[in-house]
Amino acid sequence: MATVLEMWSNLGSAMAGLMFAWAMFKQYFPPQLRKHVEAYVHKAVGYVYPYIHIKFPEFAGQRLERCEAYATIQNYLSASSTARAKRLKAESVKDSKSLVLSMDENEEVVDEFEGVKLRWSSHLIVSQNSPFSFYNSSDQRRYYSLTFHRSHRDLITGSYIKHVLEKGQATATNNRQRKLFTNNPGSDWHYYRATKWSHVTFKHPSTFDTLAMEPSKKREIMNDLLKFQRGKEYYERIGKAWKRGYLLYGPPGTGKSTMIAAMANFLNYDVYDLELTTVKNNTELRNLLIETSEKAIIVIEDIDCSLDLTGQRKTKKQEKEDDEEKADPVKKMMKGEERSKESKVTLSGLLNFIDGLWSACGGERIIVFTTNFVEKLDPALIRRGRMDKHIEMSYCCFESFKVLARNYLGVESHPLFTRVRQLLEETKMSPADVAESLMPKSDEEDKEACLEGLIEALEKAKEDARKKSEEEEEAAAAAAAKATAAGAKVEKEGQKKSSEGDQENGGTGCAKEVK
Ligand SMILES: Nc1ncnc2c1ncn2[C@@H]1O[C@H](COP(=O)(O)OP(=O)(O)OP(=O)(O)O)[C@@H](O)[C@H]1O
Ligand SMILES: [Mg+2]
Repeated sequence: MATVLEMWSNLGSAMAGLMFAWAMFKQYFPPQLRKHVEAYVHKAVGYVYPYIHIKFPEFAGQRLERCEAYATIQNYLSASSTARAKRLKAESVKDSKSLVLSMDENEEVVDEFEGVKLRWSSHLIVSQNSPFSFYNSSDQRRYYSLTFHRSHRDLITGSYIKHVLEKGQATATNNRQRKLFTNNPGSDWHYYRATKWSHVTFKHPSTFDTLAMEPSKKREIMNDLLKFQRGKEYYERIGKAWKRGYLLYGPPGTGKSTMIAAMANFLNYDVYDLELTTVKNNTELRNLLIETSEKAIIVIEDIDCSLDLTGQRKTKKQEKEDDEEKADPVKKMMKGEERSKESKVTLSGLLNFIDGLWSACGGERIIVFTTNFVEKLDPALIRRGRMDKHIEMSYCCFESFKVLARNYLGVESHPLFTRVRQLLEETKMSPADVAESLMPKSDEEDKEACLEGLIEALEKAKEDARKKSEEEEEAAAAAAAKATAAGAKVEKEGQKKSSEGDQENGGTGCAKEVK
């Protein structure tokens, strides 16, 4: 015991001596000379000390932005730390459903790569803030340090670091809780800490498995998405920004929004739901784009309703309103205020958003437009290259029905399927309506009752469609008859007028002649 205490006290005095010598050196040596001495000391240590250290700080740059490498290394180390480090810290991920463990400050773990051993350690430096700081808090800086023998320099700085970053990114993707973002109105950005996007956790359960659609079409879309996701090198080689546009069009309730959720779940991407009507102008639109992350699906729903992208001409109503405003200054002021809130995003601004220079920053982005009226859209907006893939979401076919029956009733086949198939071929019903019929209305309602309910709904839809088309035919026939009658009347009046005119003209002619 006495010897241990003695050793401690000797070590303590040696440390104190060294610190004193260092303080003396700093105080009495002129800075120029000190620099030289320090450089020589480092060189001398380099000869006898064969290890190399690489530091990975948590924050760097003038604005102290969080370094991506630090977070990636943290993810990479979480696996080996869990097994080997003695002190760990836990962070919750995936909506608090699971925990990620990483090594605590001043801990160390040993890693091995191609037979080479290396050491990772985590550090924390705490420094007091400047006395002029508004907040009386201390400044904490974390960093990881990697230590290895200098004989492995090439292996570590080359393949090992690449391996760490790749593995770390893969772990991050798996642990990531995906988010659904929506844009805040431009005026809110001025508030303290206001951001352009606000988000909630993305939890939509839709997958390609539960999406009712023709299987071949579904497979084609999935393959297209996979090709895009794995296409980093391909896009680089052909010199194209790593992004892809999808246009989903079709009647209401055919699964356009459901498809977007399935895409996000399939690719593990965040979703940015862009409300174009609250974007003030093209600059704001570009700023929103810059703030989106990689691995994102940017969605503009009902693009035909979002903006007047078809042209700038005024309607008769607008012209009348303009005249009224000119006459009434109060009305003019109120209208002016209203208009200042309206979006001034133009078609060219939107085109720039999709494939201008700024759209290439980030990469790995999918842009999706949805519409019920594809024919209303400006062709420039949806040409291939901008909207690379056009997907029509159509009324429920038998294949789609089978998916819905499996989802909602857990039924793969049933004798009533034959009747459903026949009716689906004869009438149009959206998957949303089919799904609604397949949902049990009470606890007692069984699968058969649900299928019978669907058949009833399909028969009613067929009957309604037949009546509607009959009414339309009758209306068309009535309109045609009216038009014929009106034409005959006009012709008759025309003939009458021309005969009267002939008589009159004859008289005048005579009179002229008399003149
Ligand atoms: N193809 C589909 N597969 C599975 N469920 C679907 C499908 N289409 C519609 N549904 C069901 O109907 C509901 C409405 O569908 P969704 O919102 O995706 O339609 P939409 O095409 O986006 O309609 P809108 O044009 O009105 O926006 C969904 O919540 C989903 O339950
Ligand atoms: Mg929708």
